[in-house]
Amino acid sequence: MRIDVVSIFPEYLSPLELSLIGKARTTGLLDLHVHDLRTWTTDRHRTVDDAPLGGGAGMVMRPEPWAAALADVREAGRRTLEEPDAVPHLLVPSPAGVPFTQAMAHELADEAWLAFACGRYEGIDERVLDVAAEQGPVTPVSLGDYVLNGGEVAVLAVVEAVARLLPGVLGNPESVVEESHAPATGGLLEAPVYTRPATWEGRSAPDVLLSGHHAKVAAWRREQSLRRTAARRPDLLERLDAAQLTRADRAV
Ligand SMILES: Nc1cc(-c2ccc3ccn(Cc4ccccc4)c3c2)n[nH]1
Repeated sequence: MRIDVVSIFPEYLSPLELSLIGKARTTGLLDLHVHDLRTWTTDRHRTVDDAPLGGGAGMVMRPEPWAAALADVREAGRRTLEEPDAVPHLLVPSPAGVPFTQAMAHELADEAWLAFACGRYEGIDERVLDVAAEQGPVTPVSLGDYVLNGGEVAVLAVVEAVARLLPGVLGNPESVVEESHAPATGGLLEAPVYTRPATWEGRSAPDVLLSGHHAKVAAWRREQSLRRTAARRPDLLERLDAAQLTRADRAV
């Protein structure tokens, strides 16, 4: 997978050089390129923002540098992918975006080329997204109902959530099966986890986990997932259709 990121703070994306994502880049599983938007400014002060038309607080990111940057990103990606007609799926973090979910992460992990436009200030001139949408898919994405100062943190989260699903990135592909929001758990929250020592600071891990009885362990984890989901995310339980909840589930 190729990923391009454009930002006025490219160093914000340095964490993507670390750990498993960093390893995926060095092994070639992930071809990630970070670009400084100011590269595409033409004035002495390398200006990327201007006052909002219609007034209002803050500044808006000017369309010209973004249009030039995205055009070059498209061109460079086509050369590298050796597909002259290829276009990236452009993802634009925004408080007004479509909620980013694990399901979307799985969809994006199946794509060959993603590009991220990291806004700052009050956002990017809307016409940039309109022009981009004439070239290929554009999706404004929100991480959640809270406000960040820019798109970089959201890109770190989305890139990690997507890249970890790529075959070969995680040592044990099994680990994405039983986690929260995974299809295999029916979208339930995952059960509590424990490791050695069995008793720590006078606190013992649940006996069933030491029983070696796999069916009982699985049943305990399912019950814990249901209890935790009911307590913390009742909205997820409502989504589960009757088929996914067994009689034992309903008894919890
Ligand atoms: N889930 C989520 C995403 C963002 C986000 C993403 C990109 C940008 C670019 C500028 N800002 C600041 C901003 C604050 C308020 C209104 C508009 C823009 C951003 C915020 N916040 N929360």
